[in-house]
Parts: sequence; C-alpha cells; structure tokens
Amino acid sequence: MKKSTATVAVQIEDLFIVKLSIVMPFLIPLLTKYVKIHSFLVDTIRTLMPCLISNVEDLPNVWIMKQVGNVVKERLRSGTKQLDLLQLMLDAATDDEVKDHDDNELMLKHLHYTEVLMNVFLFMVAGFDTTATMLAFCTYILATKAEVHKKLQAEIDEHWQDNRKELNYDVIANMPYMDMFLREILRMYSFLGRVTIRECNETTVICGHLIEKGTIIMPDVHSVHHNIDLWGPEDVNRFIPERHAVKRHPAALIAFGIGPRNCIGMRFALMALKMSLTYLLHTYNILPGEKIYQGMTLRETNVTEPEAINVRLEKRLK
Ligand code: HEM
Repeated sequence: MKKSTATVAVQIEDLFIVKLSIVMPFLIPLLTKYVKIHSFLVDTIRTLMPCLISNVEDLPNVWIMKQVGNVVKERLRSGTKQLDLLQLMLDAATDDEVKDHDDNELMLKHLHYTEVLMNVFLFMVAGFDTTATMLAFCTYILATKAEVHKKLQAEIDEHWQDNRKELNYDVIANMPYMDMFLREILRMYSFLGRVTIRECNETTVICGHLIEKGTIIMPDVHSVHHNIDLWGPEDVNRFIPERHAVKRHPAALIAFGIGPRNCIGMRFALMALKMSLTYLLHTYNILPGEKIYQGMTLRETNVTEPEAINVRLEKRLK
C-alpha cells in the first residue's frame, strides 16, 4: 500500500509530550533527551530515505527554526557587525559546553549558539502572533463601536494636525485615549492567558489555599481581568476604555505578565500597535464587514484568537 505524504500542521503545545512536561516538570530533562534522540533519528532517516518521512519539513515550527538558522548562519558567514540584539547575542556566544557558573561575568560569555537560535525563535513566535491578534481585536471593536472609533480618530487627527505628519515616539506615546483603548482591549480579550507561569519558591497560604514549595502556578488571567472588585463598578463585560482613567490595583491588568520576567516586548508591541492604528485611522474609517459577528468565534492556538475579523475600509474624505 502506498503511504500518504499529506502535510500535517501540528501545534507544539498540542503534543502529548509537551502537555506531559507542563504537568510534570521534573520529567523535562528526560523528555528533552527523548526529543533530541527522536529528532536525530528522524533527521537521519529523512536524509537517507526521504520518501519515508516527507512530511516533517512541513511542521511550521520546524520550518521557522530552519529559516532562523539560516539567518544566524548568514550573519556569522558574512562577518558583518550590526547594531542589534542578534549581534549582541552572537558576540556573547560560544561553541563550548554550557556550564553553570556562580560568576556572572563568566555566565554572560557562555551563551551557546543553540541558545541564540532558540532566543531568535522565541522573539519571532512571542512577538508576531500576539501583536497581530491584538490588532485583530482592535479592528473588531473599532468596526462595531462607532463611539469608540470616533473618539480615537478625533485624538489621532488632533495629533496629526499639530505635528505635520512627524509622528515620532513622543507624539504617539502621548495619546491618553489611545492608551485607555489598548488597555481595555488587553483587559477584555485576555488572548495570552496561559504563559504567565511560575514556580512557588516558598510554601505559602493564599486565601486559605496551601501552596507547597515547588508547585507550578498559573493565574487565571481572564478572571482577574473580569473581576468586579478590581474593574467595577461598570459592567466588566462591556468595553469601556474610560474605566482605565481610574487608578486600579497594580496587578489588576496582567496581559503582559507581571514582575521581573514580564513581557520583554511590551513597549515595542504597544508602539507598533499605536503606530499602525494611527496610520490606519488617519487614512480610513473601519466599518463592519459581512458576518463580522460570526467571525468573532474564538479558537485556541498559541493565543486565543478570532476565526476572522471581516471589516471594510472606507477612504476618508479630507
Ligand atoms: C500585544 C502583544 C504582546 C502580549 C500581550 C505579550 C504577552 C506576554 C506575556 C503574558 C508574557 C509572559 C510574561 C510573564 O510570565 O510574566 C510574555 C513574555 C515574553 N514576550 Fe510578550 N507579549 C506581546 C508582544 C511581544 C513582542 C512584540 C515581543 C518581542 C518582540 C515579545 C517577547 C516576549 C518574550 C521574549 C517573552 C519571554 C520573557 C521572559 O521569559 O523573560 N512579546 N509576553
């Protein structure tokens, strides 16, 4: 019988082995060894007998990793030095075995090339889906809530007028309604609720619950963002940007995580979103497209995202 060579699109976090490592983190070193050996065997078989395993290439994550590898290789081959994060990591990288050091200086010098690769990959995965999904929710709200659309556009127009198209960082960072609008999007649609994970380093009791040292904990971000005590008195299920004008608990909005290991790309993401929305709303009105409400069916991938946001762009008359 002929074997099918149909492509498969597998999400890494859907793999049984990944789920297992989340519930039993002590198995991670063992599972990592298993994955390495498995990948080595698959790679070898694919090289020797490509007809047997032709679909491995098509896993999206494998494909992206390869592209990342090529970028890093090309940078190393060309020998050119650029002023960016990749260069900083490559300057600190080595081919040596990675060892644990007490000495911070030595540790800095010991970033392995594979770690550089994984970091570039992480930045791509963490940065792209998240910002794109948030922009999708923004356009949904703008298309369906005329009042919000009007207020945001008015603020953008005012800044555009004053600054004669020189929309630099300082101008964009000084739009209070834009800030409240984006915060409300982050509150309403907790689209990245499963990544703020911590290990409890001291046995403690919280609200009567005993949490043992070593327990893995993950906040229920959606519930925090919809808690009436934190976000009332207005209905927490309604989109009201103005609620952010009131000072809230510092941990009431945790869309970018919390503490020293919160999202490293937060400022970059907010700036990219503000820039995109400013240019978009300066040039177009965003109107609801056909079946816009049906498209809001949410699905879980790396993020919680809508199936599709159908909007119409209408060129503004100036
Ligand atoms: C709206 C967009 C984004 C949201 C909502 C978001 C959210 C998050 C969250 C919740 C975490 C976990 C933080 C924690 O555990 O406390 C995180 C981590 C991270 N994010 Fe973002 N992120 C966004 C955009 C970006 C962008 C644009 C980049 C890179 C350019 C980025 C890079 C990262 C990285 C590298 C981490 C891991 C940080 C660490 O482990 O120290 N993110 N992000």
